[in-house]
Amino acid sequence: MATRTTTQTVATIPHQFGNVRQRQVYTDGFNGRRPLVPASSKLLELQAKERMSPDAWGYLSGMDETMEANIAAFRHWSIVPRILRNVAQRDLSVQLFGQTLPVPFLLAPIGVQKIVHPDGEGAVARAAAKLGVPMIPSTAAYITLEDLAKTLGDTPRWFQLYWSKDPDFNASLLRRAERAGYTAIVVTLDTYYLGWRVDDIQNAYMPFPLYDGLVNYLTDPVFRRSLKQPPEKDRHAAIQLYMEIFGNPSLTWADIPFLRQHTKLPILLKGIMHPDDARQAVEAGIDGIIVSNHGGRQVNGERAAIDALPDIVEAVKGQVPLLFDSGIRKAADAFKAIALGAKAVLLGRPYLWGLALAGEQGVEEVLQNFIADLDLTLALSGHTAYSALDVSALHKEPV
Ligand SMILES: Cc1cc2nc3c(=O)[nH]c(=O)nc-3n(C[C@H](O)[C@H](O)[C@H](O)COP(=O)(O)O)c2cc1C
Ligand SMILES: CC(C)CC(=O)C(=O)O
Repeated sequence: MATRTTTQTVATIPHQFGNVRQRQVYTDGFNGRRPLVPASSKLLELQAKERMSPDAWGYLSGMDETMEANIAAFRHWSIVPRILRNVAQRDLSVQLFGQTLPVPFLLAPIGVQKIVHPDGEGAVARAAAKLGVPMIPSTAAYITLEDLAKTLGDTPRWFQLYWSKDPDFNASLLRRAERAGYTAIVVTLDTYYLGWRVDDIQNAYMPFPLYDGLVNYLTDPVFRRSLKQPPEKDRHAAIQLYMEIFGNPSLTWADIPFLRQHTKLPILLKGIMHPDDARQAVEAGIDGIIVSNHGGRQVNGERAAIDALPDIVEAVKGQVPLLFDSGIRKAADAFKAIALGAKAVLLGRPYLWGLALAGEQGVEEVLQNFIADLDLTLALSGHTAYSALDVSALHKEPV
């Protein structure tokens, strides 16, 4: 079997990637066909909305105010290009936890992906593997973390943990992730409960008790032992148990050592928005922080995530790597987050829109477009490496 490393696909040609992509579009019309998905994120979103069921679309939505703030706040910063700096060779890679990621982004954990396309996470993992783009599968996936690991092959993968009320089950998930070759654990801490999601309430829609969306739970030996009957015999009881243990609102900083006791992998906390929490995470020995407001899905009126980033950069003082998500729609957004101090960003809804429109190929095209845009944005701003960007590449606009 041919071996494919992440570098063969993307990182060996980063200095050409954008131009290769553009040439394909302008001259070959993508090898004789038009793009499957729009390159414009606005159009992509609109077309995906038309394709999805109203229930799925409602579920993908979040709190209007926070979602809008996430997008609008990128305008608080603008890129100031430099000239005559020899940008002919460029490097999109970043180093994180001793690993080289070929591109400065990962696929954000997004649960229940089959609600937008029957191939769900499988299609996303295949597209990610084809391009070597790192993926963070969610605990709430339709495909087991082990099967997704197989699909991802040698593509970097981190596992997102929903920290449940059952410590033995949490420990079991961490063990399984280590065994399946995940190289970091992302612990999401802004979702003890689902937020007040008015579209879901209006649609009377709740996707995640869907039985097969609980596969990481249903296949887990600890979870199964807690049931009187196997889930195959009593689905209802399995769903009930899942609902009971899913979120753990009693967690405090005193619980953090539990994670360390149960995994040797780097641990990142996702959902940090306050500099004091960031400081506390560093004190608690956490390895990384993901600044995120969950894509504006949890608290309406919440601060825009990109506005929170500089305060957290200041608080953390480079002691641990910061990552960022919530509102990344195009390369310029990623560029700004990285220039402000994030090592890398997480791409969220846009890849799901690609999935909704054209399955695996739709995701692949969204990712290719994003990479090409990243490369060109870097070059045309007068820089050669995302890893070397700093805030001097930006201008703060008066608000
Ligand atoms: C439909 C949907 C499901 C999500 N599921 C998860 C999840 O299972 N775990 C998690 O940590 N975050 C989850 N998120 C949040 C994403 O990881 C990420 O923080 C968010 O999508 C970023 O915002 P953006 O998509 O607007 O850029 C989900 C987001 C969406 C839109
Ligand atoms: C399965 C859900 C808990 C996924 C999630 O994080 C979300 O809907 O925001």
